[in-house]
Amino acid sequence: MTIDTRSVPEAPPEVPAETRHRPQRSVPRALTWAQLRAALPGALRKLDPRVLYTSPVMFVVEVGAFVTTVLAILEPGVFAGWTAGWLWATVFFATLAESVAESRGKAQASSLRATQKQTTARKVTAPQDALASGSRLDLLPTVEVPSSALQVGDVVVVAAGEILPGDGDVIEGVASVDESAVTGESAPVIRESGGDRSAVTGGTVVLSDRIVVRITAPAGSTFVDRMIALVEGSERQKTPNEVALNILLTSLTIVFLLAVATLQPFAVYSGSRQSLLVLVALLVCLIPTTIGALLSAIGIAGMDRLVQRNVLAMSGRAVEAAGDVDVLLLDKTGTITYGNRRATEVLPVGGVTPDELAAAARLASLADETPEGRSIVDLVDSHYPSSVERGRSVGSEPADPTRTQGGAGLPAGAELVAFSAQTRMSGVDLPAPASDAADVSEVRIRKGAGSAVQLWVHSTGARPAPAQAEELAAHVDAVSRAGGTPLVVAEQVGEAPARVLGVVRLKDVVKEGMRERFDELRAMGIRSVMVTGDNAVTARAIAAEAGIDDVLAEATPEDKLALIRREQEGGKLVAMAGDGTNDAPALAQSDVGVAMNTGTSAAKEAGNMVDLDSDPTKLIEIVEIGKQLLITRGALTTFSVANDVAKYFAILPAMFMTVFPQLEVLNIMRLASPGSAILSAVIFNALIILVLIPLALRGVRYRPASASALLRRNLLIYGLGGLVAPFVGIKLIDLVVSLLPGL
Ligand SMILES: Nc1ncnc2c1ncn2[C@@H]1O[C@H](COP(=O)(O)OP(=O)(O)OP(=O)(O)O)[C@@H](O)[C@H]1O
Ligand SMILES: [K+]
Ligand SMILES: [Mg+2]
Repeated sequence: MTIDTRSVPEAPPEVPAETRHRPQRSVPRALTWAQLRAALPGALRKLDPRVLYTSPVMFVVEVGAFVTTVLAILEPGVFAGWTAGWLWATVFFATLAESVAESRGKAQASSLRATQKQTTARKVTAPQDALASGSRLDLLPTVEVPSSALQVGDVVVVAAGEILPGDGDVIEGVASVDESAVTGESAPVIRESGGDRSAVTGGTVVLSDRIVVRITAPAGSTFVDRMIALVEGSERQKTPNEVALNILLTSLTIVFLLAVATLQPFAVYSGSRQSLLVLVALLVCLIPTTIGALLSAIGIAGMDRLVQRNVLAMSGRAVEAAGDVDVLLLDKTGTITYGNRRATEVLPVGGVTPDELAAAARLASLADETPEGRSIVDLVDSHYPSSVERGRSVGSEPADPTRTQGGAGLPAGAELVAFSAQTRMSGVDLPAPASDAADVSEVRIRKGAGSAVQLWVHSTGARPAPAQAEELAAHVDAVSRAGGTPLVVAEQVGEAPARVLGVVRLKDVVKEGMRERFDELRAMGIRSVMVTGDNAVTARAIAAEAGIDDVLAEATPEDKLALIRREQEGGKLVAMAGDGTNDAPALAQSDVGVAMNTGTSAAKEAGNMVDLDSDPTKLIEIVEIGKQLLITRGALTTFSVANDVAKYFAILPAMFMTVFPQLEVLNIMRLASPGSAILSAVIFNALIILVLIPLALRGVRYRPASASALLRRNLLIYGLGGLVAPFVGIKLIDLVVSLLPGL
């Protein structure tokens, strides 16, 4: 049985899915009562000091709340009771913020868990020999095992209607797969061996055909497992910026702690000894509680916003780096184009007939498991049937039926020269047929990038006539100018110099809407560069069509890596979008490495983000979210510190008014009494956290603008706002609090 590649729906069925900016997953944006209620248990659990100590500012508040509670019990009173209560409220609002931020991911996690059903896998019992000899795997005996028992390296067969039992790479066959459980996108995608679309995800469903998959992730640490951990926030680690900010906040807390501690001797000396209760209240009002309470929620919400856009960020550091990206590198095939390059035409040179060229191209592709190779066989079989006969006559023995699917039709002893990104060439070495005739000898056929094949031809001693070289150049140029990939086909018989037979045109289509999106990136100050293994003319044609700034053509994986290192040494932050195994080193080296979900597992492992929509321009959203994260954190820090400064003026006059009546001039707010003033400041300090939770979750609005303009705007809003807000807020609260009997 052979796998009929043509039964797969004509490509590209996933076309619109990859660039369509579909409505985001339905999680309510505004804070609802239901969400608050759902977050309540988590918020209470987080009050545990063993959990809370990671946020030093809030830990100090909790200690303060505890101390004031003891004081209120020892010496009950309205002021003591209310202060203790509001200090607990301060801590609680902080844990609530974090819990609400986390609860948004929990809904997603539970829908993902639903895909993790225990399934039965059909495991190939002894794949080693078949793997070594390249023969068919799907004909080997299998045993049924539970999916949880699968190990890395196991080989399983999955047919239409079955659920993929784990993460892996397709090593044989091609199938359409429904990945909606993971990506939320209902259009099926093609998964096939050999190319850059070989990765499959456990829990997704095979819709047509039959594939053989090699398992790449142990049960329990699959892509979906990692996705769940990610959206739940359980794997979240503090990012470098967060750590730095936490150190700053901790230092400020220590400074204020010392300031409040040294206040008492002065107070005693001036005859106005302060109660411990008042000192604690003063301390809490002075330390940066607002940002301390919201810091973690801001980070979680940023990650969550990415998930809403179908991007999985494996590291928070990458999200922050995205906010400052200068250069975006993209590979061409599968990233800017749909990636199912199909052979559409053969263009012979030097008197070679189309049938001759087609036959050679077919022979060179029979064992080529890449999509390009398969598409050549398809083209020749359907459009040049007479050449297939000619191809057969080369061999003297019938083909070995157990050979790999593509290898059927090749004579015994034929040796495959597999495609690699380094050589940019593939082909076949055919043995001399067993015959007495003296003129039969072995035949070598090569196909690949023009420069690579021409080098090979040259190495056999061939010196093509200028007229023929020109004819070839004209074909290569014509295909390239149209944005196609020209594959040059050449043949060597015996030890004679090789000769070029012609060109096969591979066509690929640029994904929709690229141009507008790259324009947008430019407006954000990000330069886009296409790095491709394809020739310069094709690269430029595609770059022009997609609206990309720059190209690096004929690039090997090493060249891609070197380009990134060069940019980084120049102080640039580099983002890379790619899908292939040959992109993996570059994805790993870049500061932000976005792997297409359609790509290989190697690419997904190497990057620090995966875009489930396989849309390279998703970087626009990623950058916006990164910038928004940094801006939100900055804005709320500014607000928090400005706020605390303003509280001095509410509390200090109240503390010392009795001994220094001159301080009355500072009491510009005309607060009712010292007790009411201090309590109002404490209440304001707690309420402001609650008020700012929605902003922390939603993020400060980001519009493309220069960094200095953004800074000016934010200083004005959050700096000045932070100074003014306490005066208004504390005064209003004081009006209510002063009505309390017994204060
Ligand atoms: N199966 C194949 N046989 C022979 N040559 C191939 C085959 N596939 C691709 N090539 C040639 O090798 C070149 C490099 O292909 P490769 O897929 O490595 O490119 P790349 O670096 O991933 O860049 P991109 O994905 O942007 O095309 C192609 O441009 C093509 O000329
Ligand atoms: K404070
Ligand atoms: Mg590629």
